[in-house]
Amino acid sequence: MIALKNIEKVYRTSTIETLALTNINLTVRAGEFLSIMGPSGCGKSTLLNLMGLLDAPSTGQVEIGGQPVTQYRDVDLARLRNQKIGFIFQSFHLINDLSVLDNVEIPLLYRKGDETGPSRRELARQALEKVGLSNRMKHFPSQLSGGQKQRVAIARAIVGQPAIILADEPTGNLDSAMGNEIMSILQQLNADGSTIVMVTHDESMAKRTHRLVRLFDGAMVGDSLLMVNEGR
Ligand SMILES: Nc1ncnc2c1ncn2[C@@H]1O[C@H](COP(=O)(O)OP(=O)(O)OP(=O)(O)O)[C@@H](O)[C@H]1O
Repeated sequence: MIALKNIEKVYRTSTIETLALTNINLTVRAGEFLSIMGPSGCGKSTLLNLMGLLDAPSTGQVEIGGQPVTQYRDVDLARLRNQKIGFIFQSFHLINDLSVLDNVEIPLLYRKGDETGPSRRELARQALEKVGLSNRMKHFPSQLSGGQKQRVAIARAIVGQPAIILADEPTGNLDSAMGNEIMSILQQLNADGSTIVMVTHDESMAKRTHRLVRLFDGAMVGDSLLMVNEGR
């Protein structure tokens, strides 16, 4: 589904070079729920950004669905990203001036309309139902709790039915009860067929995924399959 081959990522400014990732070879298979852990600055977000086609490697190749994409033009990368990938961030990234329903519709605005399928509004409603927020559609983000905001962000990530969900510390800003709720939703999405890659600092969240990749100083230092503790 996503393959990273011989990846190296160097950030260069006029004065400093930072080797953020080195010698990364990692294949995420369809249907997997993979977590990435490691100390601050070890390259976790960089790795997720490369998988999400938000950034390009300095050397090596990124493949999505067997297709090498590193040489794609920006416009083609943007289309592929919109069709295949949903993003969830630690700080939600909702637009405060838009209602919950409007926020969830955003990824669909970049797609050509499918005249025969359900309307954008209907798809957004369905996504909000999946995360249990049907009763908050007219609210604005400032009127929601942190856990509810993250559920809106998840609805926005899944509204276009992407094959892959990338989540960067999705429970990082939440207390443990809300974090557990978000984790249960992600587990359910995975059980329904989504491939998920999640960066986390929390071992108890990582234990609820299928596979744990550990990074240290930009290198992969562990890759293990886990016995899943459903935690539901
Ligand atoms: N845009 C950038 N320009 C220069 N250096 C960067 C840039 N982004 C990240 N880095 C550096 O690359 C390394 C990896 O950063 P990254 O954000 O991927 O780490 P992380 O593991 O996600 O950290 P954290 O857990 O603190 O979020 C760090 O040393 C960081 O300082």
